[in-house]
This record gives sequence, C-alpha cells and structure tokens, in this order.
Amino acid sequence: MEILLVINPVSGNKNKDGFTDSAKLILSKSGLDYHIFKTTGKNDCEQLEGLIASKSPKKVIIAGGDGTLNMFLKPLMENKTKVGFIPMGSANGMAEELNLVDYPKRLLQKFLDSDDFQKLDLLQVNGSHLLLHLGDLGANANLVANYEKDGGRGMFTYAKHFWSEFKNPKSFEFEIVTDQMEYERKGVMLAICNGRKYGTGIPLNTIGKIDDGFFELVIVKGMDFSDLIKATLSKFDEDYQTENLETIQAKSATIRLKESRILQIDGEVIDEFKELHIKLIPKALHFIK
Ligand SMILES: Nc1ncnc2c1ncn2[C@@H]1O[C@H](COP(=O)(O)OP(=O)(O)OP(=O)(O)O)[C@@H](O)[C@H]1O
Repeated sequence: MEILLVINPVSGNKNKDGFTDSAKLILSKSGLDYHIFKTTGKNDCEQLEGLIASKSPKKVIIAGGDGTLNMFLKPLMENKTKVGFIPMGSANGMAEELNLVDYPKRLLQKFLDSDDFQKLDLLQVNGSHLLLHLGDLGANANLVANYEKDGGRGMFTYAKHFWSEFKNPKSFEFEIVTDQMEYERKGVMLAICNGRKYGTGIPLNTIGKIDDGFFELVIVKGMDFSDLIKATLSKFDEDYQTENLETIQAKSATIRLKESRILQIDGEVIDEFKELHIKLIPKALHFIK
C-alpha cells in the first residue's frame, strides 16, 4: 500500500470531519492506494503496528497533535517508515520546529508528492519512552499535569494553571552526568530538548537542531515576569538571552533528583521519576520534506 493516513479525531479540540473529507478527495485524485486509520485512544500504537505489518505502507501521514505523533514513534522508527506530520493539536511545538505552517490539505499534498526525506534524531528516556521534540521536569511539567487533570479545556484553563505554576515556581536540586561532564545544579525547570522552541514559539535554547546528533539540557534557574516577556518577544528576535538559562549539550546523560518529579514528553505526562537516563538515537525517524 502507498499511503496510511492516521487521524486523531479529538486532538486540539478540532473537528476533523472537513479535513477527512478533503483528504479522501485528494487521495482518490492521486490514484494512490490508501487507508485511513482514525485513532480511538485505546491500543492505537498496537493497531498501527498491525497495519504496518499487514499493509507495508510506503508513507505514514499523521494528522494530530505532538502527542499523537509521539505515540507512534517506536514502530515508525523500527520500520524506517517515511513519515509526514500534519499538526492539528493544541500547542503544536513540532509545527514551529519543522516549519509545518501550511494548511493541512496543502501539507497532505506535499507529503504525497515528495520522496525527499530528512533523518531526525530521537531521544530514548529510561530505555522505553521516546522523545522527538521537548520534555521537561518542574514548572512546565506540573502545568501540563494540572491542565490534563482539570475538567475544563482551552485557553482560559491553560492560563489559570500557567499563572498558578509560574508566578512562584519552586526550585529543586539535581545532578547531571553527561558523556562529557558532571554538574550539580538547582532550578525551577529542567528541559530536555531535541529542538529549540515550545509550541508557543518561546525558545529554550538557540543551538538545538533536531538532526545534529546532540540534545540539549536547559536549566531554568529562576523565572520572573521580565524573562517571560523577553522570551515571548524573542519569537521575533532570536537574540534571546537571560542569565536564568544554562544549556548543556550531550549525546547521553543521567539526571538524578533529590525527590521524584513529574516528567512530560512532547506534551504528555509520563510519570514521576527520581532518575532519568537519556540516550540520543541518531537519524532515527525518516521525515518527509
Ligand atoms: N478517539 C480518541 N478519543 C480520545 N482520545 C484519543 C483519541 N485518539 C487519540 N486520543 C488520545 O489523544 C492524545 C494525543 O493527543 P495530542 O497530544 O495529539 O493532542 P493535543 O493534546 O490536543 O495536542 P498537543 O499535543 O499539540 O497539545 C493521546 O493521549 C491519545 O491517546
């Protein structure tokens, strides 16, 4: 089979009926053999593994949020499948990173037409969780966890939790041992970056590249209102600098915390951890350009 189109019908609280109809039209016109798989929220990864095994699709194109793409990283990596991603989530950090800012229909057409691909690095955390874009411990992970627990959704709920977490973030101590150096540090947040920016466009570091064979640990030592303003404005100005950030580049690292903290990866809460072992897997995902 040529094309497997995966659609998360609930990501970003966006109705995908219109997109699904347009996609069927585009795929039929292309004359390519295709199948559409709508995720259900249950055993989706196993389902995709089954579809890859039975139908051997040349390309898998995923429409959803960053969490949807993350769910399928393992089989996509293991099968060296060519992947396209149509950002239709709430935060869309990957869209910022990979410049996927076109209309969904146009992105679909681009992925159908192109055979060119770029090999992206992935990070493996504690031997099992894969990270494509960004993860963190501390203030932002707490924000993601509280937002997920809250019955409400949308900007207002997000703003409420953002404010309660970031107005007075609590710092914590940790030790980092990379393939190069050892560090003892304290901060309100420790970010694990394969890329550079949050979905809001707020950059965490200026050196990260998603295919350079390195990842970056960014220690946010403190955060005040002027930092947030500077970070937001820096969307337009890459010269964002603050003494509150320290960037450590590595190929592998162990992080030891004094107390367990929540870890979020690509916008999804994973669990609480006291120790993290991070390893870069170079050129693991074949991403259609
Ligand atoms: N049909 C479905 N019903 C309920 N949940 C679903 C369904 N399909 C997938 N999911 C769940 O959706 C989550 C992934 O959503 P995703 O993160 O892509 O969207 P989002 O949170 O709206 O976007 P973003 O990550 O960009 O903020 C996974 O936890 C997955 O299990």
